[in-house]
Amino acid sequence: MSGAHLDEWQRRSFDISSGNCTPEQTADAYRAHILSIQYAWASSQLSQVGMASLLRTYSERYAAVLDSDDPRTGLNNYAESALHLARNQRNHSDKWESSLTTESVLELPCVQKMIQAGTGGGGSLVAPADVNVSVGQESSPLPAPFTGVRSEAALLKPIGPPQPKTEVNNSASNPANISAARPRGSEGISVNPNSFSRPPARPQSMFSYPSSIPPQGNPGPAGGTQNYHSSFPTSNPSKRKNFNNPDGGDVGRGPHGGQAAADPRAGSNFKTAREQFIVDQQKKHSHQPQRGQTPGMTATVKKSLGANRSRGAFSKFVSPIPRQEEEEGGASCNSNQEPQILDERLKNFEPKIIELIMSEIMDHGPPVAWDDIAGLEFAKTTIKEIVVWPMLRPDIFTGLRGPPKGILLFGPPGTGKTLIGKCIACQSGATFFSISASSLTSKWVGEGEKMVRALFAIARCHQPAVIFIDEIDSLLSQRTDGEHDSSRRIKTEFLVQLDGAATAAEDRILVVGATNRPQEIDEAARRRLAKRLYIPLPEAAARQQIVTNLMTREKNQLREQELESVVAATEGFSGADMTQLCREAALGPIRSIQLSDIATITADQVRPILYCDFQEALKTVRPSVSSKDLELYEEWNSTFGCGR
Ligand SMILES: Nc1ncnc2c1ncn2[C@@H]1O[C@H](COP(=O)(O)OP(=O)(O)OP(=O)(O)O)[C@@H](O)[C@H]1O
Ligand SMILES: [Mg+2]
Repeated sequence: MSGAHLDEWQRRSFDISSGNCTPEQTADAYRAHILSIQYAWASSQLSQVGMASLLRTYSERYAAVLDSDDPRTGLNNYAESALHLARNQRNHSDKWESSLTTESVLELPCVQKMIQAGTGGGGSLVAPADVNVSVGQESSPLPAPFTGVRSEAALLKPIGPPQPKTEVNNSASNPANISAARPRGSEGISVNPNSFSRPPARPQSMFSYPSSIPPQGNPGPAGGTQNYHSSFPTSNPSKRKNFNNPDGGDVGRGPHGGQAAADPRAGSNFKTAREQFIVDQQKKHSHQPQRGQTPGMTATVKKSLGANRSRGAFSKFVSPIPRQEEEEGGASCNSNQEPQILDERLKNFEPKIIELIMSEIMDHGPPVAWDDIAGLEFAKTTIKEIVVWPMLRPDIFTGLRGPPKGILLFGPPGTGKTLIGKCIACQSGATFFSISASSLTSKWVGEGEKMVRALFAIARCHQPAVIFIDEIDSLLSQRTDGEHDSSRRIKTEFLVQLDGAATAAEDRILVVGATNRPQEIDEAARRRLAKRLYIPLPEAAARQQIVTNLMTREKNQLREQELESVVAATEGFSGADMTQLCREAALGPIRSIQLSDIATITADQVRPILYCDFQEALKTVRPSVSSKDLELYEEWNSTFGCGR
């Protein structure tokens, strides 16, 4: 090696062997050694063998310093140590010092006023001094009732001549010690690093004690002398600004930083890679269970499915499937949130099943009012009596007046049974489950019964609830010998649940079934659907109302007599047939337009709907219910129906 290199080498070797080096200096020296070896080899001052041997030796020693867990001899985390140095760098805000001194504070008019009030006002503000607070070499008795702003003033107010005593009476036995006199939240401008993570909710004016007066005495955990701040209005707001710096700045740091000095990172948001890694891992694990946490629903995070939504016809549809960005973006906030606990009663059900049922809660679609249903006055009144009023006044509808737990709407197709279901959903104010038979049946053996059980359990959690099962005959048809075992079990489970709902008086669950094949319903189910309402074909007045309702939305020139003629000509038509007739008639004006004009004609130029369009439509639209079928419904109604 060259002479200069050798000198350096010797100096470093001497430093290392002297034992006075810090681990950082030792590591630096070994690293410099390694570089010297490489340099000497590169400039052919060292043989290959010599270089290899030396490199091995010093690399091992260097690694030993880096990897050692012993803080006296090793670094363990070199980056940590290096950053520690960086963090200790003072910035320009460190240079700031408050112009306030004990003397200048005492000269402030507001402080003077308080002193006068305290000493001359018959002791209204100043209680017998029973606490001595040392500030530097000064010792001040702390008036007991001084809290908040006043306590801060008292901290600084020398009453009586300064004594040489440097003692903080901070014992727990003294009820009027500093921690008791000061609200906890106001203490520690530098103690709690979290207090720097966000700016204080209320701007506080604080000042640091001049460095010329070092804090002394017992730095007790509940305050003591290490924290110097005041709510005094200071004369220099720009100086205060630095103090309120959420990043910590110089608050409480420096040579007299008390506890802050013990934790040099207090007030810094910087994290080492290792700390960041741990935080990332925690975040990752904290939101992983959202999907995987299946066993027991008690700790499962409630997703924003139907149950969370505000119900009502106008509420915005929320997809039951959590969106990608919600999962990703919301993860960090979710991880901080307390997971909502689902109902204890649902803990035995699989989340998948609960999710499926929740997604069937109906709270969207066009709103339907009772007036939109033409005719059917008896059915409407009965339903209002059973569904709406008991929901409004559960206290009156008790005992024998308690509403039935099951309704069956039966009648020819297209008479408005499903429409009534939708109307109940909109008007009842209850949680409305619109369940199709297909969603309750599953190809997996045993799943169907679970679904039925879960449906009723969820409804019980969301009372008052209406479970509407359209085409209920497909679910509760007569049990026959030849039928599949699983469908039989579903039926049985349904009957059991229906029975449970019927017998539990306090449960406010109503099952509404609709069918156009009432004769196929199992007799046990029929019994449980106690109120069986016939939804007949619309009468003349109802048919007229349907046509009028539909025509008001269209341009038409239908006179009163013409309308009556249409009504008279539609005897035996169902509500759905009437709607179909109006649709056909509405196409009449379009059909009268020349093909060549259809591309250019404006909406205003289309002629209104006329009686002749209805006449034409009547040629093609026929009633969908035969009189023979009608007889069957009438007969079933007279046997099992609850109508008059
Ligand atoms: N009473 C009524 N008042 C107004 N519109 C009606 C009425 N009945 C039927 N309609 C019209 O007929 C359409 C079909 O009615 P809905 O689906 O309620 O019949 P349904 O009784 O459920 O038939 P299905 O037994 O075949 O299921 C409705 O969308 C509505 O436009
Ligand atoms: Mg229907």
